Amino acid sequence: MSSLSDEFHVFDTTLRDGAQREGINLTVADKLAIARYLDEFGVGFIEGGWPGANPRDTEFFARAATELKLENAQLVAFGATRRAGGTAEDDAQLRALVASGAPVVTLVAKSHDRHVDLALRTTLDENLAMVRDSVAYLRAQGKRVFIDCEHFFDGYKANRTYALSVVRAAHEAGADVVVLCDTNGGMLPGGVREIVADVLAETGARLGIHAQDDTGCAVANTLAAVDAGATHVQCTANGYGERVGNANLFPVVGALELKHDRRVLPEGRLAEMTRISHAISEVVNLTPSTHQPYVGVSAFAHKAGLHASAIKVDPDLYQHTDPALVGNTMRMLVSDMAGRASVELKGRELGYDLSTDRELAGRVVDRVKEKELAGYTFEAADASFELLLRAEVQGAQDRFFTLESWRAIAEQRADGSTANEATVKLWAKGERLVATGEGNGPVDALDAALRAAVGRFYPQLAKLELTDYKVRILEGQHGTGSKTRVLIETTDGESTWSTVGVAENVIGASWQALDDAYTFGLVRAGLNP
Ligand SMILES: CC(=O)SCCNC(=O)CCNC(=O)[C@H](O)C(C)(C)COP(=O)(O)OP(=O)(O)OC[C@H]1O[C@@H](n2cnc3c(N)ncnc32)[C@H](O)[C@@H]1OP(=O)(O)O
Ligand SMILES: CC(=O)C(=O)O
Repeated sequence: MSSLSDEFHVFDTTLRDGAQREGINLTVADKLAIARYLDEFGVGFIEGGWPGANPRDTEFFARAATELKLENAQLVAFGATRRAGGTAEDDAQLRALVASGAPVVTLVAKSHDRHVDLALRTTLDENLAMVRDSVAYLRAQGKRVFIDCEHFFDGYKANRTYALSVVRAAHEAGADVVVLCDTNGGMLPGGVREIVADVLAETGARLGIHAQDDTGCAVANTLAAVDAGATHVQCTANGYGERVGNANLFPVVGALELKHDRRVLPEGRLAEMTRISHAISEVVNLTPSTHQPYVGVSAFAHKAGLHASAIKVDPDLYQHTDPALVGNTMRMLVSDMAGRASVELKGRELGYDLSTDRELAGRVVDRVKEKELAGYTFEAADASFELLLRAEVQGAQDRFFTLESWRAIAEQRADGSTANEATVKLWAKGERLVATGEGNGPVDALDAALRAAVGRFYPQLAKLELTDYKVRILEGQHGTGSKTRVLIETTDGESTWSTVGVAENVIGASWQALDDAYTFGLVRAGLNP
């Protein structure tokens, strides 16, 4: 069972509020998988959904009872206070919360007088009774209860006395935590800090914070609430949630652990943060945000030459924390903003020592800048950069084959069918090689022809697979005469690398990127040209 103290709660609502994000549609199996990741990360509470609101959430709790073995977290069922005019005992959705088997229940309650009037269409007193009855009923059923006071901050500004009376009603009825919700996400940190401090002083209730991110301040608002005395933070993995999202779990936990020096995760789990964030992105089928604080692949990536020159002396000069603490890594990007230090550090990352040869590093920088001016990009094409670096280090390019010419034919027939054929003429190991290939498109045909031509010399090519292909038109104002940049991603089954080509036509650019992709693959396989 959990080794976490109850003094501070990290409460995750990815499976409830996170699932309210447009574009997320989780199966029960997805929800179980995410719950396992969150538990592994070490959150204290996992809100699984609203049992009774839809069959999927009901099934989730039923399956969780037998299939989820949580080590750190407690499962939480979400629902609303009883219906106006009814009783808690007869309320079907409160009974579904009990039946869910979850030991903890979060109830959403109205705390803004205008919402009671317009959305619930009942009296302010009846809303207080709904809160009291629902909490008391669930407590009598042995549940721990948290209350989410919806629209709390807006309600406090409109009618402070009433908003405070909802907090007191919940607290006195036995709610363990009263969570102040910025439901419309319009708050800023100063206001949150002030209001949380006042509510704490006035009611003495244990307070939590649930901040939507509509002003881009959800993480800051969450931390402001903690500064003011909240001891329960509601967050979602990667900030998923209704509209623009919720307070992102990872920067909130990162700040609490690393900036506030507060232990909110079990020992050793912070270093799993990057992996867990990416794993959850995979399950929800959304590309991880590369620029997410702490866990994004760019979170510790340095592009500017000035940064690199200082990082060479001490990485902490340009990073707010050690990336290893959150399971991330520092990366150097080489582009036309690089200087010698960037190239030296990138070289070190790739296993080349340039520290003793300033002139060599300078030549690499010049070459990168010249090629980037012509449209190449090396920060997204690590393998093309390494080949460029090797050419400068060795004084010659790696050449396993040399192009004499290529030709590609794309045929569109009247019946709608297509045919694509390519011919390459190459030199390898002193022989002139001519081969043709067919494919789904002209680049696929070119790839087939290249493999057909040199495959017998380099059987290692059979292992290589192209996994991604991106085209970007540069200098768009020239229409069909513009330059084209192609980025190709290739794998040998063990690692993946990217290469770039730039030309006035897409097939020429693709050829260059293919040439680099296969050359790099052969270098990686340990061959010498
Ligand atoms: C701020 C948040 O994000 S809270 C989470 C919100 N999540 C969701 O809404 C997702 C799940 N919701 C659902 O599946 C459905 O809305 C259900 C099953 C909960 C309810 O469905 P329905 O019974 O068809 O009602 P509907 O969605 O149209 O309206 C909500 C009802 O709940 C009432 N209600 C709203 N908040 C509360 C509350 N805190 N306590 C009690 N009743 C409430 C509304 O007044 C309305 O009542 P009405 O049916 O008498 O008009
Ligand atoms: C409860 C909740 O999700 C909100 O108030 O935003």
